[in-house]
Amino acid sequence: MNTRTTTTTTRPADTDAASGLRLQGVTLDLGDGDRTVHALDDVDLAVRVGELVAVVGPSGAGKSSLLAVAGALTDATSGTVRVHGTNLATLGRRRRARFRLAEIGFVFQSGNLVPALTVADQLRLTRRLAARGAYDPMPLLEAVGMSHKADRRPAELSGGERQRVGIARALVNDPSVLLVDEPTSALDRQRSQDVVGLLAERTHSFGVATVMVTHDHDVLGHADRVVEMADGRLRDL
Ligand SMILES: Nc1ncnc2c1ncn2[C@@H]1O[C@H](COP(=O)(O)OP(=O)(O)OP(=O)(O)O)[C@@H](O)[C@H]1O
Repeated sequence: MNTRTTTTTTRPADTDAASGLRLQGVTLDLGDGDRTVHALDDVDLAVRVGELVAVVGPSGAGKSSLLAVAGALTDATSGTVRVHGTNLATLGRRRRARFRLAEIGFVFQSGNLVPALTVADQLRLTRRLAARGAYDPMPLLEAVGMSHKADRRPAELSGGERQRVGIARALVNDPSVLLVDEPTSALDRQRSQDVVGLLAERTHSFGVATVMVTHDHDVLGHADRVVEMADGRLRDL
């Protein structure tokens, strides 16, 4: 389905080394002095356009740090992070904020919706904030099975429905990269499968490079690849 209202760039097909998300030799030190924590330790990760990579690992392993660095929320201490070929370290503060809005979609644990806004307005607001072409909210809501509740507010939705709206909202600006933090933490088993299945399907059909942090091993079958973080280091499973 093509729901775009304007054409911006054509996404390179799949294996182009410059497309998607690439972390090379990334370290992140947090705290200071004696209490410095190596939250990320020489992390390499390449996520292709149309690929869903799941990240598992124990509490404190560095999974949130990975999302923060990949999403241009936190500067890496060393190494490079490239989104669609752009080295995040070369962007100033304002350009970085614009870049984040245009190129990176975030999905948080509970959907993180604005309580006062209807479902459709959640998407419209995000779309309006980005100064570039984006998807129409209604076909996108249809794509996640939520168009029939477009005029509802978050309090009127189930946890799974909120997550589906959160996914649609994260996609509305046609991001290159989707960063997803524990999408199933508030969901039962069936809804978890539905939500992550949807995430995988949208990742493939919209050509997004998706990183999903999860503790939920039941949903790993939807991922194209699973990596594990331990003590700030990443390894393939
Ligand atoms: N602001 C901070 N200052 C110092 N250390 C921090 C800070 N934020 C996180 N850390 C530490 O960095 C390490 C990585 O934390 P991070 O939140 O990335 O782990 P996580 O794998 O996401 O954990 P969880 O699964 O519990 O959310 C941990 O040792 C944590 O205590």
